[in-house]
Amino acid sequence: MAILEVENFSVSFKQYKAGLKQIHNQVISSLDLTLEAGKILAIVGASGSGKSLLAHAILGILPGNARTSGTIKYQGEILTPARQKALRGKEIALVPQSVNYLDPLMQVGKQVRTSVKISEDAVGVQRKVFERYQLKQETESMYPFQLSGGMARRVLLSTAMVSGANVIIADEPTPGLDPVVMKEALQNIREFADIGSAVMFITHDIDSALRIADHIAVFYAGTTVEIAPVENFTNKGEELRHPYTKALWRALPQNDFIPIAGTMPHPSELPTGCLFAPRCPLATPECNEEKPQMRDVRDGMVRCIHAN
Ligand SMILES: Nc1ncnc2c1ncn2[C@@H]1O[C@H](COP(=O)(O)OP(=O)(O)OP(=O)(O)O)[C@@H](O)[C@H]1O
Ligand code: NI
Repeated sequence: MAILEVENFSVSFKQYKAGLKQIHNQVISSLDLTLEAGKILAIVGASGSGKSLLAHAILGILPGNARTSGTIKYQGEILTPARQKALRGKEIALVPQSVNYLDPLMQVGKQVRTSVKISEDAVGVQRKVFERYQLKQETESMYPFQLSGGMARRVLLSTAMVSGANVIIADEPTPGLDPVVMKEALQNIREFADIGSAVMFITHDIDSALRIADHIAVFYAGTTVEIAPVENFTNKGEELRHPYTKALWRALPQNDFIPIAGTMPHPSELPTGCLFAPRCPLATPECNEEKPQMRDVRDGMVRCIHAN
C-alpha cells in the first residue's frame, strides 16, 4: 500500500552572485516516487544528486530560499507545510546521520521521551527501547557529547522507533562503520520495514542498499533515472534499464571496477535533454532534444528513450 507519493516534484534555489547576477539551481527535477508500507526504497546517488533535499522536502525542512513545485501526498492527502509540521517526528520521522541533530543541552533519555506518543507512558517506552538497542539504563541521563558513536546511533534510532512513525527516512545512517556495526545498523533499518513502516534509505553505497532494500531508486543530477527491484542487480547488470545504473553497478569493486568517465552536471548548468546524455555511451542526437519521461519498463521504471 502506498503511504507516501512524490509526484512531478521539483526544487530550485535562486542565488545571487557578484554583480547581482542571478543563478537558478534546479536541484530536484520532475521527481516521482512512492513509498510502500513494509518496504524499503533505497535512494542511491552521488554526492550532490539531491538525496538529502528530497528527504528535507518530505519532512518540510527545506531552507527558506527553496522553491518547490509538484506534490507530496501522505496517505492520499497533500502534505501542506502545516500538515508536515504536525506529522514530523510523529508519523514521518527522520533517522539523521549525525548526533548533531540531538539537543546538546538535554539528557538523551528525555529527548527520546519527547517523541513518545502522548497516550503512552514516556519513561516506560523509552526504557524499553533502550533495552532493545542495548543501551544501559544510565545512558538516559547522559548528554549527547558523552555518547560514543555507536551509542549516539542507537539513541537516534530509539527516537524514530518510539515515535511509531509510518514513514521512516534514514539519511546516510551508515557512513564509516566497521563491517560488524554496519551489519547491525542495516538490520536496524530493516526492522522498521518489518514492523510495517515505509522506509526511505538514503545512501551512497549500492552494496548496503542491496542488502536490505526492496527497490532501488537511482538518483542523478536531481532526479531518478531508474527505479528497479533489487533482484535486477545481478551478473553484468543485463536486467537493469538505465545506462547510468548499469555503469554504477559495473563500477563496483566486485564487478568490473571501471569508473564512469566524466562528472555529474552542476544544478546551475543542466543539459536541456537527458541529464546523463553527455556521459552516455548510448546517446544519440534525440537524447539532447528533450528530457525523457519516466516510463514503465518490465517491473521497474526508467528515464531513457533507449531503454528496454
Ligand atoms: N541551501 C541551498 N542553497 C543552494 N543550493 C543548495 C542548498 N542546499 C543544497 N544545495 C545544492 O543542492 C544539490 C543537492 O544537494 P543534496 O544535499 O541534496 O545532495 P545529496 O545527494 O544529499 O549529497 P550527499 O550524498 O553529499 O549528502 C547540491 O548541488 C547542493 O549544492
Ligand atoms: Ni545528503
